[in-house]
Amino acid sequence: GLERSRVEEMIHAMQRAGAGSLQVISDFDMTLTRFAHNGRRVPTTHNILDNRLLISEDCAKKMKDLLNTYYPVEIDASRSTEEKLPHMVDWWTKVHELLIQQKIRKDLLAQAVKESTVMLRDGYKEFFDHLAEQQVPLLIFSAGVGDILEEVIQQNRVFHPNTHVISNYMDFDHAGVLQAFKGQLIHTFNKREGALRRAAGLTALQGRPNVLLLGDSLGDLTMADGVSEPENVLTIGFLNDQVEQRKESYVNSFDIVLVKDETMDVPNAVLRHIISGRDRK
Ligand SMILES: Nc1ccn([C@@H]2O[C@H](COP(=O)(O)O)[C@@H](O)[C@H]2O)c(=O)n1
Repeated sequence: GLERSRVEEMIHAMQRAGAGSLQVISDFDMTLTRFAHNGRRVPTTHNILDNRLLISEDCAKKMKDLLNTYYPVEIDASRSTEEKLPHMVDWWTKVHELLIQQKIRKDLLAQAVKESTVMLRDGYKEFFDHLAEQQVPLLIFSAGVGDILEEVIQQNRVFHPNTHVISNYMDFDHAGVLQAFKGQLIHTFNKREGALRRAAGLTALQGRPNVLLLGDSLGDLTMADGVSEPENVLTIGFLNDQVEQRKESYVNSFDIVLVKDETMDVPNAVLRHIISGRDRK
């Protein structure tokens, strides 16, 4: 018959190896969450903090100005990752400093998530539940805010025991007031360091050489760099923004590119294939 494509071959090999050899590594903002809904942007974990319960009008304005300055740099197809790096460090550092000045209270985070318009992609429940049922570890690797991310998946009732999170976590003082961010900063383009430093040490992920990787940024491709002796790493990229400018680089870098797709349909179909053991040829 016809020769299988590389992607088909990989899915087939992953299916033969089964759920016990698989791990899923995913970005969070705009990968597990939607990019837009009804023509409006869905907030990232950082933007969920833009709520008067947590931060002042003035701080919100400063964060917006920073977003308007640095987000275009993050997604600029004409600049290299090396060029973008220092700008990302500046962006995250400035925003975290602003947030710390606001004396954000831990006990108000859940309310801010409830009041936000954040939405996981359509089909999220099947994605999270299926992985949990099959005991396939899910590593969520996010440059967003870990405390908010956890609250989002908690409120959607999909925070299962197979889920591991590497992200920027808030450090609260004894009174529950934000005083710092924990550990080394994670931004869009230093996930490789985090993967080597943190993901490589997670015992739940060990002995699983097949990886399904989901991301929305070229920086997300390094999230699997901590996997020792990987066999098959199938990468799916969500291309949400600046589509024409970035299409070529995404197609050259990810195995599967989903353009303005707000659903988990393709990852779910791939997982059904790999995990179910159907289609044994
Ligand atoms: N102050 C900020 C900083 C970053 N962002 C966006 O969040 C995304 C990072 O999170 P991932 O889960 O995708 O790793 C990143 O792409 C930034 O655009 C923000 O909204 N505000």
